[in-house]
Amino acid sequence: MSDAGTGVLGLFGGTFDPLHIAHLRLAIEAREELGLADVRFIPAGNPALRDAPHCPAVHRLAMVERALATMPGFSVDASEVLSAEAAPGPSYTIDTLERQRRLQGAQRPLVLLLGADAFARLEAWHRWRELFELAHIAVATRPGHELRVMRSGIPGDGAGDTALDREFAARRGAAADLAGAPAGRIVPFAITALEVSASAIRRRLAQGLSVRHLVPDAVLDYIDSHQIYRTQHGH
Ligand SMILES: Nc1ncnc2c1ncn2[C@@H]1O[C@H](COP(=O)(O)OP(=O)(O)OP(=O)(O)O)[C@@H](O)[C@H]1O
Ligand SMILES: O=C(O)c1ccc[n+]([C@@H]2O[C@H](COP(=O)([O-])O)[C@@H](O)[C@H]2O)c1
Repeated sequence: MSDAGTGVLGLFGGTFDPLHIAHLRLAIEAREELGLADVRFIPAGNPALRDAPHCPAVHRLAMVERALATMPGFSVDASEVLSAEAAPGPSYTIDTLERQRRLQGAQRPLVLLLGADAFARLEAWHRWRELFELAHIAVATRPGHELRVMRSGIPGDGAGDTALDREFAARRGAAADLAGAPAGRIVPFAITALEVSASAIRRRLAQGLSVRHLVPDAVLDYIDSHQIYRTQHGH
């Protein structure tokens, strides 16, 4: 419990291969919109449900650390990277939330931050229904990934009736609800639309194209000095 702080804590997991500006905007706008005391970035060690990352976890973690070094109110949690080094196997968010719940105590509100694309795949996650017992989930808009559940409840709007749709309908809340309970709400929120993805950034780097201003300067410096992602030459 020594790590326990006060206020609503945001937990933002990702592959961050590499960290880019839309990740930062999501975290900044979540903190403002949702009234979060702190947002903790949690780079995945061995992300589940996707191909192995291009870059080793140690680099992905280092890039997040460098980008956040000058940003008060944002921090990095290396626990998924360290667990993956200690034991092979996927990094499951349920394990991370259980760990955070132990560290933060039973009452502190925790909010898992996701983009709309990640939320849409939630039913495939390990022990997904138990996530709601450990944290709230806040879902940010993302261009090209319509948040179908945002329309849910309007008859004939084409929204489906999946188990996730039903969870959303039952748990839907607003930012103001987050501080009132430790876990259990699903809160959609709109962020500045940025059509930026790590995969497009990796493609540009591999082609020798510039990614300046798509990633924070500290990440660009790290990429250049460690010669990562650039399978061809150029800046
Ligand atoms: N442009 C964006 N707008 C909103 N959310 C985003 C955006 N990019 C990433 N996210 C969210 O950030 C989290 C971590 O994403 P991730 O590290 O996989 O980046 P990515 O750009 O989606 O990567 P890739 O292209 O390799 O799949 C996810 O919840 C994802 O939905
Ligand atoms: O726990 C799971 O089964 C699970 C399955 C897929 C993704 N996640 C988490 O979702 C977050 C975003 O994943 P990604 O692939 O969009 O970077 C990241 O923290 C992953 O560890 C978690």
